[in-house]
Amino acid sequence: MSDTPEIKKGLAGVTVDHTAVSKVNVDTNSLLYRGYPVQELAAMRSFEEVVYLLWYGELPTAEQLAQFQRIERSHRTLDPAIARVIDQLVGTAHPMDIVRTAVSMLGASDPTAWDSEPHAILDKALALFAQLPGIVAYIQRCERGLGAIAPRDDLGYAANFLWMTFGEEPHPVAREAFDVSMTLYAEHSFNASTFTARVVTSTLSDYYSAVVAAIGALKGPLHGGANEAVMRTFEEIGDASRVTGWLDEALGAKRKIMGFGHRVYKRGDSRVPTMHAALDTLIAHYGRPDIADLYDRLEAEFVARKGIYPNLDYPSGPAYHLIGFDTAIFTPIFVASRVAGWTAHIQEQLASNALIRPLSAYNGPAERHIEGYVADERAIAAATRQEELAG
Ligand SMILES: CC(=O)SCCNC(=O)CCNC(=O)[C@H](O)C(C)(C)COP(=O)(O)OP(=O)(O)OC[C@H]1O[C@@H](n2cnc3c(N)ncnc32)[C@H](O)[C@@H]1OP(=O)(O)O
Ligand SMILES: O=C([O-])CC(=O)C(=O)O
Repeated sequence: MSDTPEIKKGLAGVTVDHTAVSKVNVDTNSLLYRGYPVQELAAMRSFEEVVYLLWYGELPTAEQLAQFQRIERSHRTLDPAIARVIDQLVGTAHPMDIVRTAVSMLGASDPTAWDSEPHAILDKALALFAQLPGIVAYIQRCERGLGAIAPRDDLGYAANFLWMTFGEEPHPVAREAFDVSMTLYAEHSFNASTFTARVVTSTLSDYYSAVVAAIGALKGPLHGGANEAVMRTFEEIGDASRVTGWLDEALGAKRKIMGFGHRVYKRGDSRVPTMHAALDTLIAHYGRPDIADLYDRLEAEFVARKGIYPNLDYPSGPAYHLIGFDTAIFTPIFVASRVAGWTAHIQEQLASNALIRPLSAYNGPAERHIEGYVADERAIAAATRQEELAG
């Protein structure tokens, strides 16, 4: 029998801890946030209420929500120092790198960044949550050569996000679809970016460092970066009539088709029907049946060929496109939502911390030595002392 430990590549199938934040149930194809089905939350509650639920464990009362919104709205204004950094980076850096830098800068300029008391984490999280729409909106506006738009404290989170981006009050169809997408993106158990945030937190590093690291993990096209990649695929294909030829070529070249597949769900992502319905309202509103045709054709052909189903990024990409965002802004929008889940997991990790440090099985060269090396007496004595201490 081999004494090599069993390797679980990519930690696939490994359960590393408990969580009370959300439950991904593959058998019933459901997703619960603190016990509530995400579809019900998307239909019945605003994104702010969902964030409150994730952070405090219960949906807010009217009074608690009013207080939460009051604080959120008081933090919405874009910090001029952050605006200057964005000005410098737009045009050369990807928007995800700019958001990551902005969050890092917020952390570096918070004199209490190290405070990890539960109330301090929540204060920082609420301020960051409130500032991210202004950061993302300003990046989008700079990309188009436009100036910043001041936030409106008479608008809810989703409406204000769109207001700061486009400078006009959103149509209810756009606002609703956007709000639903933010709820669906908010949390998904131990996905790669959330796990990254938990790893950083487990070292007792600070809140911002955990979020910055999580942004780095989210950026990759196998994770959050897929919503941008989906739109690039749609642009590349161009028209539903070209799907078959495009797929022949892409699969022939062993390319991954972005927006399809999932580490956990193997028979479809629990969030896709809700986001697909939201996309349909946008398609009807903006009169873009061509997008519906392309969406349906690519999905049908890819599922028929590979038996791999769409994930949440598949409907979200074209939805953000229809709302009017540039493709490179899609993953920063995901950041603005997922900061909710990251924060809940950072809190949970801190409340019951254990340093996250798995093992590896070495498969490099056997032990070898540098010619001429002679251990000095102090090193030998120190090694002997250590052995004695270890018994
Ligand atoms: C919000 C989110 O983060 S959702 C995920 C977003 N990511 C994407 O949409 C990127 C595209 N999808 C993928 O790359 C994968 O499905 C992942 C990374 C999401 C999950 O992958 P894993 O569980 O690790 O499965 P893995 O990548 O090993 O795929 C298993 C098999 O299915 C194939 N496969 C999986 N997804 C795809 C895809 N989208 N296109 C083509 N083939 C795929 C793989 O090539 C592999 O085939 P093989 O066994 O012949 O080598
Ligand atoms: O759970 C995952 O691995 C990826 C995902 O869908 C998410 O983070 O929303």
